[in-house]
Amino acid sequence: MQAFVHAWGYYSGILSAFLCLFLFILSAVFIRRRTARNFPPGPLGLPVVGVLPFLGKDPQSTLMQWAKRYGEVFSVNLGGNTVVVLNGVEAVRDAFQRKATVFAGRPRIPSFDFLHHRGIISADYGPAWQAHREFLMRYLRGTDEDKLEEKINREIDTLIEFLRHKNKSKFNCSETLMISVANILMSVLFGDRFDYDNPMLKELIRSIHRSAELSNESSVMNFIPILRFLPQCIERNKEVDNLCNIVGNIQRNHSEIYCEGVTRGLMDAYTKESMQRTTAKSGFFNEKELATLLVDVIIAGTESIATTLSWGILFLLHDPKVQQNVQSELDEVIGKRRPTLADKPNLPYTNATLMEIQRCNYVFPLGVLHSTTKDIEFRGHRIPKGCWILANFWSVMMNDDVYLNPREFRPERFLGDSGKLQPHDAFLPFSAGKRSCAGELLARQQLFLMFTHLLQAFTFQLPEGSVLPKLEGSTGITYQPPKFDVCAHLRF
Ligand code: HEM
Repeated sequence: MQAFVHAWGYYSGILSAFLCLFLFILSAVFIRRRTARNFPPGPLGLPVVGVLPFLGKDPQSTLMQWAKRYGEVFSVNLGGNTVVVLNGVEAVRDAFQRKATVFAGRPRIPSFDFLHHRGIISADYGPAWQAHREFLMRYLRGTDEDKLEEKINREIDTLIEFLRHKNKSKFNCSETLMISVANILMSVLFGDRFDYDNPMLKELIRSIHRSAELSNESSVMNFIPILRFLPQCIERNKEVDNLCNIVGNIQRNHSEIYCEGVTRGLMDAYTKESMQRTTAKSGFFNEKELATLLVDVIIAGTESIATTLSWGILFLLHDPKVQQNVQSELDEVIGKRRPTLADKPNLPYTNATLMEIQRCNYVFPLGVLHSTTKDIEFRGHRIPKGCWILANFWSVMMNDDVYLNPREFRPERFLGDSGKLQPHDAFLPFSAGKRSCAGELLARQQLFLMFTHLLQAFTFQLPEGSVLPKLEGSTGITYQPPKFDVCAHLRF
């Protein structure tokens, strides 16, 4: 019996080795066939998993390394999918701006399934996506009576009061910013806000945060769908379901008190628009699409802004001189009155600091996957319709050919000799082209108003005895800073 077990172990070992070799040769042949058809070249990878095991904990940096060997446009095999990777600003702009329509597709990726490929983010290029995107952008541009700036300011006032009451005692930076940012979105969507200790708001934020945290570990299910049964994938899917249920409950409660003629927020404007639309067009505007649109805005808007501002505070803790410079500029130009969007052109150093915060440790290093809407000849390669496209934004923002010592936090790199703000071609925090961030206007306003109000009112310092957290993040939906506490010292 023992001899049989030994023999079985021996033969099964040989069999597995042959199987691996066979799959390896198969994937090599497959990749060679693609190359022969002028498909972008790339590293070979292993059978079944492709290059997934070699991406490391900073996939964006690994992809940048591979770009040096294979060129700015190369391909990788991620699980069963062949993905074309775009590196550097020229390749990204060429695809997303100059060939905008061809690169505007959104593939069906399992981690977006909870959005049912409706709304904006997960919807493929087409009339329904376009109608919703146009609606959101039009709504955010706002009207005179319903200015976005006023909604943002109302919530900032609450945040400032909250920090004033903290009276220099420490608070968790990202949690506090998340509550404020989520509340701004609540007032944009529903015209309503929630108290900081409202259990529903707290649960919503916990759920957004936890699903974002789990998204890195669970992203493997996008490439090997059978792995969606792994515990981290199941937990992540439960969290996003929980998030959708919470937003669904708010939507239901809100619709019960809908009053014709009054527009409390985006949801009422959507309901109004769907009633006014002609029958031919109104098919796109319905309850299910609205439910997804609301979740789209909450998941796209909360983590991104709160994470950017958390990185911002952490950079200022590392470099107090930059904090002083921003405060000096605010004191000189604004004094003690409220900062407004109209002050923006007069605050070059503050704007440069915000740009540098967005560039360094950029929050969406790998953006969101695109797909091609038709076959295309692109930069000497042939890319077929439906191919997955990944833009490595890290390689745009951290490119040492463009930015001197890119890891260094230096707002001055965005200022010209005369101290004027200098736009930069390789600065694409909101992506580019037809799929660029639909919330860019709100994001820019929110970042500017929150940053200027906070630095005008407070100086941020590390709590006594705390160790300064490193400027190293972890990749989830966003590139997140380590959790840290901070104290806000009232300035006047
Ligand atoms: C610092 C803040 C933000 C950053 C850096 C950011 C960045 C991005 C990026 C990189 C994309 C993917 C673009 C692509 O596929 O090429 C995106 C998409 C999107 N963002 Fe933002 N975003 C921010 C805030 C917001 C906010 C506040 C909202 C909500 C109003 C929002 C709504 C959206 C939507 C709806 C999309 C999908 C667009 C589409 O597929 O057509 N974002 N954003």
